[in-house]
Amino acid sequence: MKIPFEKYQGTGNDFVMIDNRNLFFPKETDLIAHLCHRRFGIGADGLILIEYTTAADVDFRMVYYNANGKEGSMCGNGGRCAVAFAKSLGLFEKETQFLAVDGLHEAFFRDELVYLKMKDVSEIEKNTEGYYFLDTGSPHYVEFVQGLEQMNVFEKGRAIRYNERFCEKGTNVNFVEILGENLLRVRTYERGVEDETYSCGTGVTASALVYALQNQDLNEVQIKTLGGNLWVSFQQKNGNFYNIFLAGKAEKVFEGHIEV
Ligand SMILES: N[C@H](CCC[C@H](N)C(=O)O)C(=O)O
Repeated sequence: MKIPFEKYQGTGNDFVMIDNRNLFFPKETDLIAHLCHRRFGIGADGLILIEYTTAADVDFRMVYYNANGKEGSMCGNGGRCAVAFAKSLGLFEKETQFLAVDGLHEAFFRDELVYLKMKDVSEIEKNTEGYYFLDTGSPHYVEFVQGLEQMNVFEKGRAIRYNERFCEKGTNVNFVEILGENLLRVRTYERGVEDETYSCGTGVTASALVYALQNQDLNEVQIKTLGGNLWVSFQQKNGNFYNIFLAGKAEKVFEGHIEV
């Protein structure tokens, strides 16, 4: 069969996007892993289906799979790309509300950036071993480090993802360096891709919130990733974070058909 697709990227986190409003796409793990494969397929960190939903006031539903072909938890960069793709399909004009695996999300465009509202966060575990663990739609380990540009994120991240605590369900692993006031560098090992990616939206969000625990007045953080800049804004009260927005570019790269 011939599958039409578009390829999108958000700060270098890249996705195969498929318009599945007519439900033609076979949701098979092997097929999805093949489409995401960088040698045998199109190549991507994940695959996203856009589908209709009957839920009230919702423009579309986003179904996200990791590059290993398995349905993933929420994807922040993928969500921003899904919003850009849905706009190109004419599903909304300026702002939208859509459904993802972790619930409803609002999103809008401003100055070429896609702003995506993330779920509220109230539980941040501060582990005695020197890391934080929280869920921003996906599970994230966050550790502050120095010399991040030289670090082997793949080796260190993989060791944590497969350690005794996390091996069963897995986790995404973020290493964070403070570059200046409200400016972070983040590099992420992603579960489901099982590699370092150029950027991880839910990981950058998790890193910004953990950083903000130190400063109750803080409400915006800029983050440098390997694939470019992201911004996380939020409101916080006693360690509870709400009105969390992830902002950054989301761009179409190419489109085509693949024979499978
Ligand atoms: N790249 C994604 C994270 C996907 C989460 C996925 N790796 C999982 O844990 O299922 C993002 O931008 O938020």
